[in-house]
Amino acid sequence: MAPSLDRQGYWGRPTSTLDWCEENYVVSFYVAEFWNTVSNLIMILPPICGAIQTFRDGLELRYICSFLGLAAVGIGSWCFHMTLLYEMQLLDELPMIYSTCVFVYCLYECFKHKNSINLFPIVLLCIFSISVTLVYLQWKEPVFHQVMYGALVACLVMRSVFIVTWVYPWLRALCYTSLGVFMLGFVLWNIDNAFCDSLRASRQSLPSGIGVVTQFHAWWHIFTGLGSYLHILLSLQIRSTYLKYRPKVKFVCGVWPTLHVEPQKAS
Ligand SMILES: CCCCCCCC/C=C\CCCCCCCC(=O)N[C@@H](CO)[C@H](O)/C=C/CCCCCCCCCCCCC
Ligand SMILES: [Ca+2]
Ligand SMILES: [Zn+2]
Repeated sequence: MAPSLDRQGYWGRPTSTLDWCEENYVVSFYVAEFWNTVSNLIMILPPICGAIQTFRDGLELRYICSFLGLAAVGIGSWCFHMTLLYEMQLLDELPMIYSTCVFVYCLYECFKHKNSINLFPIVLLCIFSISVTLVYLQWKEPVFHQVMYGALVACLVMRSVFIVTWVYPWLRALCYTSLGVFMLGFVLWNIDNAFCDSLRASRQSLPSGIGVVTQFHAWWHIFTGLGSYLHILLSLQIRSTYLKYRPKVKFVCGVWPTLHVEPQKAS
């Protein structure tokens, strides 16, 4: 995975345990992996708007935290790919675990009454997050992080599929779109890792405008960012349907999905 003949740039020699396939410091002296950096915007801007909308609608704090958690992953990932510094890598990878724990809590507690807080899953998820953090700080093995993250995603997939199969079948399209988009990102992430040498060679021969399309780690950000955003919308829709808020999906500019409910009065 680690590329060999890379240029040096503003942030010095990479100290991260991972260095992705995109050639370092090619587009800018100040940004190590330019396309891997800017592709994080999809994980930053729409979730911030989602958090504002959720706040305005008076919906539960856990959904505002979900959107902000996704934005935090995007900001951490921006800092990591811009610098390739180990501390920034942690700022990318650890929030992936924390925000997915928030998603898990939302989805497993979606059929409880309004504003109820269940301490047992919160304590369990905190113990999980703290344990993963402590182990990963000691044992700097990226595969450990990937397996822990994958296990959390698997919990989300199983729970979503259960809900749309047995409780709200009309939400199947949203569930499988979110899952499909996320998995497409995962396929591209694997291609980027497995075929890095060929991708790099192909970029030498392709015009730069086309070569950028082969930056599959950047595509992974775009697809998992969109898949995760859709997953939060699904979770919000399940919750607000259960609470009888009559949620509606609206498309901003006819393309970008957002969820609206009648603003709820504080109670
Ligand atoms: C029903 C759909 C489920 C959607 C799940 C949503 C969970 C989203 C949570 C957080 C958003 C994270 C978005 C990805 C950010 C990526 C940032 C990044 O690139 N980080 C790397 C460093 O740059 C980091 O090292 C990458 C780690 C990749 C881990 C890959 C593990 C893949 C796990 C997929 C497992 C699928 C399991 C399916 C089982 C049925
Ligand atoms: Ca690189
Ligand atoms: Zn990344």
